[in-house]
Amino acid sequence: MADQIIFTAEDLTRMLIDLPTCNQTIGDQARARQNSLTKPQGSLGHLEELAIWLASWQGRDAPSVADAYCLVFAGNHGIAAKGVSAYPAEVTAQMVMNFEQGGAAINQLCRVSGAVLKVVALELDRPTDDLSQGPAMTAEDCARALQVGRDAVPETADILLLGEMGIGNSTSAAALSAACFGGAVKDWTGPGTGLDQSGLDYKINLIEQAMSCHDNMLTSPFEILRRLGGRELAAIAGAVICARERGIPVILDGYICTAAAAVLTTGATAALDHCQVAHLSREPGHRVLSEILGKRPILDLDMRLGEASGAAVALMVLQAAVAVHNGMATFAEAGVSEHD
Ligand SMILES: O=C(O)c1ccc[n+]([C@@H]2O[C@H](COP(=O)([O-])O)[C@@H](O)[C@H]2O)c1
Ligand SMILES: Cc1cc2nc[nH]c2cc1C
Repeated sequence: MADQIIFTAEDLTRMLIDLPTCNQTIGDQARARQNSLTKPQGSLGHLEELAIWLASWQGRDAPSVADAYCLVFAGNHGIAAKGVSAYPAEVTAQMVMNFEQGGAAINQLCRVSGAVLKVVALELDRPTDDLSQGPAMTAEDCARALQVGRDAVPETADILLLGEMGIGNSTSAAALSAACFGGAVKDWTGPGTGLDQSGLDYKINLIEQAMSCHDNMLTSPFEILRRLGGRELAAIAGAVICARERGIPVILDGYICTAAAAVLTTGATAALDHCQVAHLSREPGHRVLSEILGKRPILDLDMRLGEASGAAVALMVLQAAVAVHNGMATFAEAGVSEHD
């Protein structure tokens, strides 16, 4: 039922300790197949790991990414009114229109990678509250956004690409990362869409205010998302969990998308095992975040756009990984001698 709120803080915590795991037997078989293909062992590097990861999470000997679904969640942030972004808040809704009209980078990248694009705007005319002064969302708002994220996940897909659009949300991403993993706010904060040094100093100061304001109250994944996140970020978290339940592997886009998903690891360390990080964003906090999560980003292209753009480019690398895994001949089939 669409209007039934199923996410209390306790529900989310419980859901996270009950997540399905991958099929280890199929993973082992996929690794054995990689070692039997006509190439020096390990010579396809990270492509081999990606194919094995896909096989084990899809539970299929021959993994596929043919049915790729891309979800971009959009939300507006009260703190944007304080000037934490190089762009005005109205750009969020304007870019959603641009997505709908086919004029954005993600439209071209989904077209070329073959992913189906779905854009979900979450109450853009009702920005969240300013997280430096109090909780960004009420419990009901946060629960509804998590549910929107869950509802947006297709029943079936080979792979789910996740991304976001929200002016000011690199501020939330820094706050979420600091809340989850500690460390200095300045190490999690970057220029986002293009702040200069004084803008960056101001943004750091506001996030430090937020951390003092919410100190001692960031007691669960739900509370972290509710106090410091935003609707599109909670929706990403909801979609990540739903994809896990449906056996759909996930590609997380850049810093903001990874930070939203990372909140789930505070409830269960293995919560993102079915996810890959698409690319290493230029936003400086993303390197540390990826390292903490034990994720090797698929690409490193100095991108910092968001809107799932890196995820769509990474999908093309997964297509390459799948093609070699499924299509190559083994040493035995091709009559090629193995190493002594
Ligand atoms: O994905 C990233 O790593 C990334 C890094 C910097 C900026 N962005 C995008 O830019 C917006 C957030 O930046 P800002 O400066 O408005 O906080 C939001 O719409 C994101 O999609 C995205
Ligand atoms: C123009 C623009 C496009 C974006 N796409 C994702 N985040 C964005 C931020 C801006 C400012």
